Amino acid sequence: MTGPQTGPRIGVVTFPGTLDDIDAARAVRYTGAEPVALWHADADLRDVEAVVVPGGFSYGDYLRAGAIAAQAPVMRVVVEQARSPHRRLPVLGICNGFQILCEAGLLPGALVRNAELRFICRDQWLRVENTSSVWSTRYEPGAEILIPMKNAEGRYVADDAVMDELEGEGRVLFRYVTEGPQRGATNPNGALRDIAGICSADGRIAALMPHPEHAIDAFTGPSDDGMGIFLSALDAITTGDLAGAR
Ligand SMILES: NC(=O)CC[C@H](N)C(=O)O
Repeated sequence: MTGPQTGPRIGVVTFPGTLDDIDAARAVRYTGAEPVALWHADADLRDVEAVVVPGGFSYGDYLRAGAIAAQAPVMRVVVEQARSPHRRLPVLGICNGFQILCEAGLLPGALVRNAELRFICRDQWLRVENTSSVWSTRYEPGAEILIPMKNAEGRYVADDAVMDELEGEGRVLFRYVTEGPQRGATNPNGALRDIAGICSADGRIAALMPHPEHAIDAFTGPSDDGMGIFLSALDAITTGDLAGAR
């Protein structure tokens, strides 16, 4: 008899104040991969093949959301391995994770206070704009997906040069759907060009403000639309195509 079959190991980082690590780990497990718990003080990623930086209020959002977490020992290693041309670690940031990846310099721009200066919690429609990143190949181009969002600092901003680069290189992954009859079809927070998620030039490092890990089955979430993100990465890891189809 052979031993238990386990899929690729995918790290899920927990900082003091993280909330969504359990759900992110569950989403990873649903794909057939093995979630590996990484603690903020770890200086070793334990041979994981991708890392998810989940949502929450790391270090109480003191200073700015994500600013302190970006300096944590585990992030130093994540940044190093994400930038290494040999290691080419895929990384996904979700909400506070998006804030952390921007603060760490892995993705450009910043997340600032929502235009109405309120915490917003609701189900949100997104349009999938790029289906060739490591984290989005499972979607049809232009697909509209329903994902929960909950944040106070979700408004994506960047200077004009960065915006032009993101648009020119097709690095806008998800946009808020701003028209249509569905509830949640508006730009919730004033994000520039309705941007909800972006990726690196090679599509390996990605982040979004809404929470795909809360939309992995229609029983506990508004949809199972979030699974495509985790399944896309599993495909890329399994086939070794970590530059996506770009
Ligand atoms: N859900 C989250 O990850 C929240 C992120 C951050 N604490 C904010 O409010 O903007």
